[in-house]
Amino acid sequence: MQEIESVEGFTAGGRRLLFTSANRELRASALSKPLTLPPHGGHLPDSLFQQAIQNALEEARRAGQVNPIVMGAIPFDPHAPSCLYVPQHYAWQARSEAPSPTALQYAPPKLVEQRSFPDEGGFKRAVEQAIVNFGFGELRKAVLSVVHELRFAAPLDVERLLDGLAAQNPIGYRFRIPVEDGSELIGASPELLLCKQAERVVSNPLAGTAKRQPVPESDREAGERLMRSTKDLYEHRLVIDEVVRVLRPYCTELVVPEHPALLATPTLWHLSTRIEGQLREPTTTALQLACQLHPTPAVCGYPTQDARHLIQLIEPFERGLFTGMVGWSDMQGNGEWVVTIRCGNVKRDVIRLFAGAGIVAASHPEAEWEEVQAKLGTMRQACGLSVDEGVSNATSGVTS
Ligand SMILES: C=C(O[C@@H]1C=C(C(=O)O)C=C[C@H]1O)C(=O)O
Repeated sequence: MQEIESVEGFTAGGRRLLFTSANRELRASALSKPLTLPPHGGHLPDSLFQQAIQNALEEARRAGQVNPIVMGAIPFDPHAPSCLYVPQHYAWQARSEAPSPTALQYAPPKLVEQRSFPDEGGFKRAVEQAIVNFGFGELRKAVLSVVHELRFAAPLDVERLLDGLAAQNPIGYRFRIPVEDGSELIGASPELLLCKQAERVVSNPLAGTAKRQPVPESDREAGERLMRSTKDLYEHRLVIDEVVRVLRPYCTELVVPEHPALLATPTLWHLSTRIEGQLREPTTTALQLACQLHPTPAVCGYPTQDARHLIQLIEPFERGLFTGMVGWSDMQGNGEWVVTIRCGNVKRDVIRLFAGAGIVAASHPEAEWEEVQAKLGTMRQACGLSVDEGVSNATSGVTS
């Protein structure tokens, strides 16, 4: 059983952390700086990374915590800094069903500037470049992304942005993680990388996307089209095969549905496969398994190393925590880690939103750009903006 600590304390100062899962939410506060060791080698129990976390947890236990946890974010690049905390105070609560009445009333400050990097032309060229690469060598899929930066006339209220995300997207895994540079990572991810409780593990990769439609009938048709789309089914299959390949040796039993299901977020349809397993060795921890899976072809590509190389060559920015993982683990090795997508990094009056799309040989640059814009919609809406009023030029002035 997960420890329930007093709710007092986490409101008493320090940095605030939040992670919500299916029916409960974890709130925490950390007074110390984050652990920033890169996650390289994190799938091995004796790696520097895992040892540093174990030491921090042990220290917290010696300081009097009954079941300390580690909570935070791990970057896309295994050599980039992590942002993990062993919070002094944390509490599990039932997930609040109804959005707070103030959530819908938040009118963020006036938007003064927005820019996309790369811009529409740059992104489409990158997609074309990726497609050319599929003609040579082993590469089958690469995920390419954009940063969309919004600057407002006054600082944003992070608590209200999170309320907005909850109101608009009640089923997502919501999170708030303070980052060392004074910014905060916030978002509502639909994708479970790995959850472990005792000897049971679950992973629920998503890949293959279509935009939801305002009219119910065309919305249903969009979902059905996605379920039949050869291109999306292929993109999805690459992810599932890889997740199964990684998990299989750890499990005595692995249940993998033959066909994907449809998963709906308020703005998107996704192809989704829920994979469930029984661990051979229950002492294998959630964080080790998550590090072993990360990055899946859902956010990197296939094969992983080739895709990573292409991303480094043609994606013009460092992803940082975007497309990494965010979540928590306890000292028993239980935990829950989700893919860090549908997210943004907020610092005072600026928020940088991130979104990417899986590119395969059958991709079309125009459709991939639209998919990325639709994915940005989750966070744009939380910022009080419309879903698809993106920017097509490198920089634009006020549009709303
Ligand atoms: C990379 C993102 O999403 C990932 C890519 C998807 C796709 O290409 O269809 C779907 C879900 C996610 O695994 C994102 O939302 O930024």
